[in-house]
This record gives sequence, C-alpha cells and structure tokens, in this order.
Amino acid sequence: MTINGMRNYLYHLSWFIHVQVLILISVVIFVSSCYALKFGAFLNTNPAVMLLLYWSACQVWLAHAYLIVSIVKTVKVGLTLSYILVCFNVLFAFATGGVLYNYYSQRFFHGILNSIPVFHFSYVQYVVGLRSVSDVYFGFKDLFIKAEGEPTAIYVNFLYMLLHVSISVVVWWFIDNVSPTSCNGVTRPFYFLFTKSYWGLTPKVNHDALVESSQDLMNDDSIELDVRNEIKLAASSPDAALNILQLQKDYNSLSCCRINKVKAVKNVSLTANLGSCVSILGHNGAGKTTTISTIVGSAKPTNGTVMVLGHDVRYQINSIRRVLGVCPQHDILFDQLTVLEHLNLFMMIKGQKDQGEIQTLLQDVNLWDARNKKPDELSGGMKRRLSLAISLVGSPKVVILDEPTTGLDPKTRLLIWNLIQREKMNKLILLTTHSMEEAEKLSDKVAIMAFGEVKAVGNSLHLKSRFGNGYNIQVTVPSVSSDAQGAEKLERTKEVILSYESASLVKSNANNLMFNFPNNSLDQLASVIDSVENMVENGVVKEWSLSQTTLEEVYLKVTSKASFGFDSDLQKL
Ligand SMILES: Nc1ncnc2c1ncn2[C@@H]1O[C@H](COP(=O)(O)OP(=O)(O)OP(=O)(O)O)[C@@H](O)[C@H]1O
Repeated sequence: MTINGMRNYLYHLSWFIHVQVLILISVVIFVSSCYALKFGAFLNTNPAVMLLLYWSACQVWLAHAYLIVSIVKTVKVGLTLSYILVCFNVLFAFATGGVLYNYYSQRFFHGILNSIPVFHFSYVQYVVGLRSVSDVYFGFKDLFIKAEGEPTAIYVNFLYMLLHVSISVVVWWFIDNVSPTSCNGVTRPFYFLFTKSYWGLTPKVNHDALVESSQDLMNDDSIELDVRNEIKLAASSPDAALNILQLQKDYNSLSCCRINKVKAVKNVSLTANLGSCVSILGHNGAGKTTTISTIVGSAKPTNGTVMVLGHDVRYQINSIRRVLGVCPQHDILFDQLTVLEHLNLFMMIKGQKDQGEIQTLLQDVNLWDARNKKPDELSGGMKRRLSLAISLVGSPKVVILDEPTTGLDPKTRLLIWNLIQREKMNKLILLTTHSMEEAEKLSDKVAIMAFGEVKAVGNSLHLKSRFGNGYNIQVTVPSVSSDAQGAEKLERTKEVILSYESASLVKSNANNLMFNFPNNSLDQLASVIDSVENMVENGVVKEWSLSQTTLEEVYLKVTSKASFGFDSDLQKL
C-alpha cells in the first residue's frame, strides 16, 4: 500500500481509529452487561471507573498485540499469539488479583509488580471489587484518594498502564523501523536514530559529480558499447520519466556469524521516456527486484541516483508515489475486501473518485464479473490480474510491473499484453520478466542484467543484430522409401548450402537440417534462398523456413558471457 501511494501515518491512523471504535463498543457492551447482570464487583462502583479500567486494559493488550505482529512474520501467527496473550491477561487478572494484592504493599515486590504490564488491571479490578462487595461505593474521585493499607492511589496504576502502553509503542516503532518486513517498506539499521539519513541530513548526491565520475565508465572499453551509450544518455537526461545513473545497492547478509556485504546492483544506468515500455531481463538473483525496490522507495540506493519524472527517490519519494503504480512480484491483497473494494480503496488512496475508470479497468482485466468476490474466491491468475488493475488505478504516469504474467495461462497473458500495449501510449511501463516473448512483444527497450549489472541494452531487433548469430535456414527433405535415396537428398542439400562460405551446419536431425548464416553474410541470403527454391522445384527439398536469432539466444549468450568468472562476480566488499 505504501509503494502505491498510501501515507504511512494515515495507514496507522486509520487502523488506530478502527480499533478504538471496536474497543469502545466492546467495552460499553461488556460493562453494561455486567451492570445489567448485577455483578457484585460492579454494582457499588461508578460506571465511568469500570469503563476507564476496561478501556485502559484493552489499550495495554492492543499495544502488546501490535508488538507481537511486528515481530512475527505472518498475520495469522500474530493474531493467534495476540488472542493467546489477551486470554492469558484475563486469566492472570482473575487468578492473581487477590494473591498479589498483599504483596503490592511490600516495598520489595512493589517495584517488581509495577514493571509487570498485566498486573495493574488485575490489581485495580481486585481493589474495586473488594470495596464493592464490602458495600463501599467507589466513586470517580476515589481514584485519586490513597486508601488505608494500599501503597498508592489507584490513578497511579492507570498511569503505569499508560507507561506500559508507551513503552510497547516505542519498542514496536523501533522494530518496525529495523525489521525487514517493516510497514514503511525501508529496513533501517538498529542504530538508525544515530544516522544522518534518518533525520534527513544526508548530503544531497551531487549529480554533476556523478556525471563526471561516469566519464570513466563511458571510456571503459571492457563495457559493452550500448551500455556505455546508455550511461551517456542517463548522464545527459536527468528529466527523463525514469533516469537511473550509476545505481549501486549493497545488502548486509549474515552468514557463519559474520556480516557480508553483497553488491546486489552495481553501476546500473538506464533511462526511459513516457509512451514506452522497458523490460529488465535477468537470471534469478540478477538484481531486477532490487533495482525496482530502489525506484519504488522500498530500498535506499547505496550510491548513484534514481529519478522519476525529475524527482529523486531519496528525497521526494512521496511525490514519486503519487505518480507511480506498482504491481509487486507477489500479490498483496486484503482478505476482507472484494475485488471492487480493492480498486475503490486504491482509488481513494490516489485521491480520485472515478467509478467509470474502475469499471473500465476491471473489464480490461476481465474481472468485472468477479467484482464482488474476495481474494480467497479468486484463482492465482485472477489475483495477478487484480494486482495489475490496482497498479493502473488513478492513471499513474509510471507503472512498474514485477513479473506481471507469471503463472498466467496463454489466453490471459495475451489479454494482459494487449492491456499493457494500450496503457503504454501515455505512460512509462517498466517490467521485469523471465519471458523473452513478453519482453520482445511489449518493449521498446530491453535491459539484460546479470550479477547486478546491465550487460546489454537496446531494442530487441538491435540486440539480435548485435549479439545474435544471424539467420537460420531450416530445410526438410522429403521422406522416401529407400534410405539411400534419403541420404542422397540430405547430402545434396548440404553440398549446395555449404558451398556458401559463411554457411555452417548447426543441426542435423532425421530429415531436417539447420544452417546458420552470420549477420555479416546478409548479402548472400537472396542467393541462398534461390538455391533452396531450386532444390524444392527439383524435389530434393520438401520445405524450408528462415528465422532470425531469437531474443532467448541473445539472452543466453549475454548471460553466459557474464557468468564467466561467476565467483569473482559474487563479490563481497
Ligand atoms: N534483503 C536482502 N538482503 C540480502 N541480500 C539480498 C536481499 N535482497 C536481495 N538480496 C540479494 O541481492 C541479489 C539480487 O536479488 P534480487 O531479488 O534483486 O534478484 P532478482 O533478479 O529480482 O531475482 P528473481 O528473478 O529471483 O526475483 C541476490 O544475490 C540476493 O540474494
């Protein structure tokens, strides 16, 4: 939600209000029922005291529940532990109130009991009940009067409850900042309070200095020419819809009790304009998701700059999120909301209200008929389509799709491809994918990443001509009754085609032969085709086809070249 534009404080505020309303209703119903059922402990006590007591106890339990949810990884485990905690608190209160009451007056135990969050509810409950059953009315002002035999006035216990809530909130806030699953999407070091960046004091990255230092890379012959040109482009167009210049992202990873720094992304430069689609291809762990994480603000760049429509992700992430739509790699949906409610929610987050747009979007992703279904009633493909629709809500200028069609059937994939092709008219669409077909069909620019670096960049035709092996001619000779005749036709075909100097036989399989002609032999192709056609007329060849190198072949070539020296590439700083 944060990366799709939800402000963090609004998220927590909405939850806080929601939970407080639920608590208030539950406490009023519970306390009223106790009065209605004439429970002894309640009858001689001012209702406001009982309401305050149960409301305060709920705040302590709520703060603990928040704390638990921030520590554990899944909502289910968090909820289960929170319920167990509340049950434990209630049982503790009723089981120990009388026992601990006597110890509380003793100096030694007083401090210890004060530090136990669940004690105060149990103590106040017992004191109030004790007075009530002794026919002594407990009014609101009695909260502030220290009774004989009690160490302090009761309001002190309420203050302790407030203190425990505050401590839990501070611990929760700390964990939320340092945890990898933090709500604000950025994991900070445990000493984050002492870092300049936390207080917004990070010195601004000097774009001019970065451009100057890029000169070395631009002149580095070991880097692919197109990649160097891309660096040049990134250095000269900071106002492009997406401008990544010399991005570097290091992660700390713990292994064998020592911290290693892993360079997930190294010197990545990439630019893209509105009205285009850029694909990032790469093997598992190539750095695609990390690159995207820095663009959406869920990972901070270690070095380099990332600008979206002229805004720097380091300092203007909120402005960026207003123009950004994100479809994450894994669907993040709310169990309680229907398809339609999801889109309404994200429409509100984007500050828009156009119901017509929601209907069009749901029709575009073929989910209109399922608009009233909740996520657990949707198939994997339907969830993926819903995530895609969410990323397009509010017509964001820049849309980031992390493997949008993974797990979709061919028909649905085609539907999504058509949608992306329509949407890219006035937007920038950046997608990561493992499907070469997808990249080829949708992209105006393809960046191939390997081991954290961009190894090749350009449109697919350019990449094919630069890295491809040229053209393949596949020839099939007719099936004949005698083996000798078949072998003769195969030999004749080989002889004719291999008479061209640049031709090479790449595959021979039963009646099929495949020959390759490199890019620099394009001028011979017309003559080769004439020769093959002649063989068809003479019955030597049955049929033939011509194909260019595929993007997959280019990808394999670029990434296998990059994997040479694999060990050195998995650098530890
Ligand atoms: N939070 C993290 N802590 C430590 N290392 C990480 C973290 N996230 C990613 N990495 C490492 O950074 C590298 C790049 O990972 P990333 O997820 O960006 O790859 P990817 O190209 O998106 O892979 P995939 O196709 O599998 O999604 C990997 O070596 C990964 O182990």
